[in-house]
Amino acid sequence: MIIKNASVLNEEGVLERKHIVVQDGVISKIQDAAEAVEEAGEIVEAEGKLLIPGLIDMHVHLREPGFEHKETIETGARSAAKGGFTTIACMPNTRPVTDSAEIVQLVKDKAREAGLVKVLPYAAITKNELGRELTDFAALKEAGAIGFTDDGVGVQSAQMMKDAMKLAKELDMPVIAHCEDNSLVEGAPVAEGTFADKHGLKGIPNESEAIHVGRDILLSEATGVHYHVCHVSTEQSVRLIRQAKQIGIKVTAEVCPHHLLLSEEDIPGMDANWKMNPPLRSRRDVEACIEGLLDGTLDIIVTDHAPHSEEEKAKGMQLAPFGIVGFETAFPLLYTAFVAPGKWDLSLLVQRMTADPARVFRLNTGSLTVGAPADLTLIDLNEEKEVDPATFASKGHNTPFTGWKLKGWPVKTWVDGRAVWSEA
Ligand SMILES: NC(=O)N[C@@H](CC(=O)O)C(=O)O
Ligand SMILES: [Zn+2]
Ligand SMILES: [Zn+2]
Repeated sequence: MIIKNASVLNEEGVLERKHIVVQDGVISKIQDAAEAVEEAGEIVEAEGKLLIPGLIDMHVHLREPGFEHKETIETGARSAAKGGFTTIACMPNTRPVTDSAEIVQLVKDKAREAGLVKVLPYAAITKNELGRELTDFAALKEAGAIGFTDDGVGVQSAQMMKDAMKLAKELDMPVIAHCEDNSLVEGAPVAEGTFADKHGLKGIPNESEAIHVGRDILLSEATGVHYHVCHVSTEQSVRLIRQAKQIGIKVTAEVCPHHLLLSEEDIPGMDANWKMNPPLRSRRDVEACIEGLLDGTLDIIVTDHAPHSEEEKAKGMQLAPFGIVGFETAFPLLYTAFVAPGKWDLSLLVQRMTADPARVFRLNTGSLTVGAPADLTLIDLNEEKEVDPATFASKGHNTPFTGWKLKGWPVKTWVDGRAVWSEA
């Protein structure tokens, strides 16, 4: 296959016109558009479109096994492909929880059957994510888990977390943490702030997140493990991670599009499509997350794609489950909000969604170079479209971004040189 006349970012972050030749699932040649190409095999005309490495999302919920009414591995993988993602890492808070080699294998089998994007499974830190007993890390690694996390809940016991980190370190595996101290949250549906006050709701304080970040940084220092912080949403967490990095502690971190774009003041009313964990925080927290992403304190962007059914989300702000979908809006949202108006370089956005996750998790993808797997995404930077959940490939329609007018929509996605999604 030859992708002709694509706009490709060079090492200086400048766009150049290139022909990309793909052979046996690998990028075999990158030619200057001025050079003549051998017109053999399939030709894809990409004139005027941006070609980037396939996006990588290291924090997603595919819901299978157990919650197939919310999403399946197949529908989730298709939603990812439509959003321009070629590699995704799925969280273990399924039913049963991914706390055994058998479930890790099941996830891998279902992903292979779906035959869409690359799906990397995480395994739980504790059995059933109950925080009581560690899982069998060696067996889970052997089965193909890429890291350990109890995402969905925080590991409440510091001793449990320390034991987990020691074991993970021995196995050269990362620990990925959902940071939340339950004693500081107790049933609050939104962050502390103007929205909670106005509606008489209990608020989630920033410390409930940052206290775990601080604790775990100290435990990472003590054990030497690679510690990765999930969905950072507070100014305090960013500060702690920045300081830890400065003194050489092996900590990395991720941030979600919604925490870069929305604050609690933006919540329009008692609509659970605005309810997620961590919650939307203050404008100050949003600014701190943006700054953290720009200076590299926050290494990568993830969606935390968390589909729920319409019935579940209709239960209202207090009772509905936390979570919003993310695959199909992530790139256009960030492109439109930050790159199009000139606030961020295009190369920064692309790097935080491709090369950086590949670096942090040591993945063999995420770069547009000869010899790399042909995991590729073609993007139309010009056409403006409204976010319409009815068009989502995901079973989940729970998004706060309905009606937003965006540019930067993926139009075609390849995994190992195979087209896995193509706009009509
Ligand atoms: N982020 C969310 O709001 N929800 C996630 C759990 C999680 O990521 O903590 C879910 O599984 O629904
Ligand atoms: Zn989480
Ligand atoms: Zn999550």
